[in-house]
Amino acid sequence: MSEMRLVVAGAAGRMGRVLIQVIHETPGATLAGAIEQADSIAIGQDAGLLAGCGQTGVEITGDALSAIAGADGILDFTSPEVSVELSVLAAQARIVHVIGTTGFTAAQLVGFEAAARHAVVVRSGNMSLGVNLLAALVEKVAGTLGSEYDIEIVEMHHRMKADAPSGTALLLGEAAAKGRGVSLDQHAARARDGRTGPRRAGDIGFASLRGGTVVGDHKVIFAGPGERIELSHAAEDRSIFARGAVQAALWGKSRKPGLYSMVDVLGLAD
Ligand SMILES: NC(=O)C1=CN([C@@H]2O[C@H](COP(=O)(O)OP(=O)(O)OC[C@H]3O[C@@H](n4cnc5c(N)ncnc54)[C@H](OP(=O)(O)O)[C@@H]3O)[C@@H](O)[C@H]2O)C=CC1
Ligand SMILES: O=C(O)C1=N[C@H](C(=O)O)C[C@H](O)C1
Repeated sequence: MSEMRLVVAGAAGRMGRVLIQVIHETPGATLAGAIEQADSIAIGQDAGLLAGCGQTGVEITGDALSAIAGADGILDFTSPEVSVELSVLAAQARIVHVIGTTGFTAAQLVGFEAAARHAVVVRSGNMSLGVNLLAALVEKVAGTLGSEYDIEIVEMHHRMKADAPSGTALLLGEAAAKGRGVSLDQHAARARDGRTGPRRAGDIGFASLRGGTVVGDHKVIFAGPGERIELSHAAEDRSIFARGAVQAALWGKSRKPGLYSMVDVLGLAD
């Protein structure tokens, strides 16, 4: 079977460079394009040299349309606005769009449903196997414990992270809400400050810490009467996300158009 031709968007970013390395190491995948914003100093550089895996002959470009031409899929870890634009191009080209970007508004998320009528879209706030397994455990524990166990989600990331709570924290919050049979939108406590009064019964709380070079730490706490259960995940290396994203693209190549998540890719659906 022919190799899957993949384009990396945000090629000079923290995730973009790791994605290029992982594509380089993955049988069945080949780097076909690398996109950055038009005024980036990375434009014109060889994507492989920038990522530290040797010359690839693929130059980083600001022209997304030409990069996508002839490709089978795009791996997109950029910003919400850029991912929305790329979803239109990917849908027009009928190529697999793997979206790792986080921090979307509800309206932006609805837009991906329209794109998924024409192309395979795989979106997840966390592409790692470990976090998606953790989410399954959180759903189970939340469904087992009664409402006397308060659910709090704590995350810590590097100082450059642009959004909070993290996409992973929200994914874990959705899993907890699903386990409890409630809507996260109606029960999320995303920030607390000042004279808040007692905790609202049934809330799922979020706390975000930022500092240093932390790749991504998440903890889900079930605080009950006289005991606490804590489930956690620590990302030590961004390659866990990049490997998941490349796996998602390869998986998506033979699927029908639709909106999928890593739960589908990893076969974790109930
Ligand atoms: N789902 C998951 O498993 C994971 C998700 N993420 C998410 O991925 C996203 C990116 O994270 P990270 O790599 O750390 O961030 P970076 O800021 O390091 O990378 C984003 C890159 O996208 C570039 N960019 C900006 N505009 C465009 C454009 N129009 N076309 C192409 N590229 C563009 C940026 O350039 P410039 O700097 O010049 O603006 C930057 O190089 C975040 O939303 C993060 O939360 C991260 C890790 C795992
Ligand atoms: O911005 C990051 O770095 C990360 N973003 C994702 C998130 O928002 O959860 C995934 C991972 O935790 C790293």
